[in-house]
Amino acid sequence: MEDVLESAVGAHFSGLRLDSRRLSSSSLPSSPSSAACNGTAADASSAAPAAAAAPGGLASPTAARQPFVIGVSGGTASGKTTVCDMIIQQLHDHRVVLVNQDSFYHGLTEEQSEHVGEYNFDHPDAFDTDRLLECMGELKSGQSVNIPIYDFKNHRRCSESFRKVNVSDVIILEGILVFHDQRVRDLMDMKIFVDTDADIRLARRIRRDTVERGRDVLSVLEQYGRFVKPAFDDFVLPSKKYADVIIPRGGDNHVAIDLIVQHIRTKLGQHDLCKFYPNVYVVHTTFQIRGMHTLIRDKEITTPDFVFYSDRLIRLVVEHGLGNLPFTEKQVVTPTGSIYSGVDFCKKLCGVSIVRSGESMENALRACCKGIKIGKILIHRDGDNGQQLIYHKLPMDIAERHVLLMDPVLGTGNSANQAIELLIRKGVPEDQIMFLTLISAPEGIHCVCKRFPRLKIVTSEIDVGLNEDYRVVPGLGEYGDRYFGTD
Ligand SMILES: Nc1ncnc2c1ncn2[C@@H]1O[C@H](COP(=O)(O)OP(=O)(O)O)[C@@H](O)[C@H]1O
Ligand SMILES: Nc1ccn([C@@H]2O[C@H](COP(=O)(O)O)[C@@H](O)[C@H]2O)c(=O)n1
Ligand SMILES: [Mg+2]
Repeated sequence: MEDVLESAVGAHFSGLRLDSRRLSSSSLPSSPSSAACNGTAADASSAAPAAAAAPGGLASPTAARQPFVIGVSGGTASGKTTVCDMIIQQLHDHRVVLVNQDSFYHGLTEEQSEHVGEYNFDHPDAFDTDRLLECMGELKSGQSVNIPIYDFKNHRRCSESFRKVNVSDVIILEGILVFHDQRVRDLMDMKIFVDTDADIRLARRIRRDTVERGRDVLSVLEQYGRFVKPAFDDFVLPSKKYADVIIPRGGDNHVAIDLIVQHIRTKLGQHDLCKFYPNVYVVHTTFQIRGMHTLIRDKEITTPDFVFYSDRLIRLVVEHGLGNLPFTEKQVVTPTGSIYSGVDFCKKLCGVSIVRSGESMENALRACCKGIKIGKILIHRDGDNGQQLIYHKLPMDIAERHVLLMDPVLGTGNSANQAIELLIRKGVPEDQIMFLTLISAPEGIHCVCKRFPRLKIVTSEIDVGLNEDYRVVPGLGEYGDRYFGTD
């Protein structure tokens, strides 16, 4: 158990990643929600955002969001590799792999090796760009790839060993000519050019090539004047115009690297649905959170462990929800006699759980909000379209409160909509209702948000979609049965 958690939290640097495939937080399926969501069928399908649907329109549990591809170019020894390593270090909450264009150098033939001083390693033809495109295509489509290993000392690819690169959230493709070929540029979501003074680059290149690449100073200078500098002027510099971001001074430019990392984080944290529904909040993911999801989704997990890790995740969802409630400003005097300018919690608050699985979220809410009132709503599910509200017990003054409505799984959205309708009938304003859930199907979010656009949804993960039986996939099965041990 701990191994799984451990493996999910470790840092994932180039070539050191674990072989796990991300199945959640994925692209949107065009949904069966039109059939599943009472009363909103036509609207639901017409407003579905651009979607990656499995054949037949049903969600495929293997459909995953495409990785974010960053291209990093710049002259030799400009600091490309250094900048990439810094970005990877700072993106420690995400799986990142580095692919070097150098890996795709054509190996020299015997004859070419004999006249290595004549060979232009800085010309676009020196690279096997078709192979690079093939590997990047496979990685982007979710397959792991074997990338060649290039030896700068004998100018050949290692024939036996490869570097296995697994599916990732972010792929960084780095090299002097990664912006040269349009097909390669078209793979990139973001292009960075590392711009470092030519004298500094030459000085660094002499040091690096003599220390790491088995060259002598004279050969480095000869190669630089004959091939490296002309190719920089002819191919590398002209490709700078394709860059979205230019980093002067490379790895010394911490401000630029921070900004780039912030941008990547924003892009990664944004599920496509959040762009359509600004009131949907997905808890910022970390490897801890993914590790816990990995555990509770595992069908082999024991009930106590399921409860333990579900509780941890629920607590995060509840805290996130509370963080989105209105607050008032408040000042207090600290024991040092100083003023602390802070905020006061929203006091008019209550929870409502959708029985039975929603009850699993009550403890977390009680632990966060001392003495909070919690109401209950029971909806009888008779097939997916014949739902009946059969019981409710709510605080008398619920209309004056902000309501945290709790159900760990948002599937079709039918139960949620019934419960929300009841709350609105009881006088709760729509914008004072927040739906807290652990995992959501895009169809459910769509169904609820279309009908109640001012309500907020807080979820820990958005899954791929619903299957033919209207169950969330990958999902976690019958939550209530697993949590209360009745499965
Ligand atoms: N900001 C820096 N200050 C000092 N040395 C640096 C800096 N950035 C890179 N280097 C060194 O310069 C050499 C080339 O850097 P590297 O990142 O490998 O460049 P590139 O990948 O663009 O060829 C390496 O030996 C590296 O350690
Ligand atoms: N066998 C080789 C292959 C390449 N080079 C030089 O490497 C440079 C690219 O790598 P950077 O890390 O500096 O971007 C390129 O300028 C080639 O001249 C080589 O010397 N020998
Ligand atoms: Mg490099």
